[in-house]
Amino acid sequence: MDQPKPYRELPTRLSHGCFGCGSENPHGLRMIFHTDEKSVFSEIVIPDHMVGWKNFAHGGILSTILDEIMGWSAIYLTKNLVLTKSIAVDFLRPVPVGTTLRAEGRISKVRSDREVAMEGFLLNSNGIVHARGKGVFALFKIDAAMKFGIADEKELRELERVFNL
Ligand SMILES: CCCCCCCCCC(=O)SCCNC(=O)CCNC(=O)[C@H](O)C(C)(C)COP(=O)(O)OP(=O)(O)OC[C@H]1O[C@@H](n2cnc3c(N)ncnc32)[C@H](O)[C@@H]1OP(=O)(O)O
Repeated sequence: MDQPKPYRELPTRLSHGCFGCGSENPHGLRMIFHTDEKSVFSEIVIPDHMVGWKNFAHGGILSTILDEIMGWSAIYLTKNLVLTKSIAVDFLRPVPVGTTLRAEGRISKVRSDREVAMEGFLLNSNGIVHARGKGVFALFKIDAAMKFGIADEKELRELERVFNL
């Protein structure tokens, strides 16, 4: 009999155009997320048209992936909506387009009920870290998210499925 997986997919396939995770953006990364409850991770192959120099992925794309994985990690692990306040990225090794990568995010420090520091990693299939990010994310409860216009009612209902897992 198959062993149960030690992780599960987050229901984040929301019907929107987010460049990182939107299922309806044909030009985006269409990231899908899994969690083991301590971190959130995503397997991703950067498409050829996101190339920078030679066959190496553009650094802006790597930054976007790290922002996205840290953002969804913050959402799921703190059960809040988020906006990115700042990110910093270390590009440690070039990342060839077309190869399978793993993005991973986790909490570094919950600073208050309105702010969390996150860290993110981009690893190759041998577990070597190619890029590393640190980010600070503003945390919003549902009513504050409505007030700031971060999500409308339909989106909030969809996001509640993420929180209520
Ligand atoms: C939804 C799915 C997303 C998943 C993917 C995630 C990865 C991708 C994420 C992104 O790309 S996000 C886009 C890039 N980031 C941004 O656009 C954020 C831009 N920055 C801001 O909007 C502001 O800097 C920010 C809201 C974070 C902080 O604003 P302020 O510096 O003006 O806050 P301030 O402390 O001065 O407070 C102003 C008011 O907001 C309130 N406020 C601020 N932060 C709050 C908070 N966290 N919760 C509730 N209220 C808050 C605060 O109480 C106060 O209320 P009052 O005017 O009534 O006094």
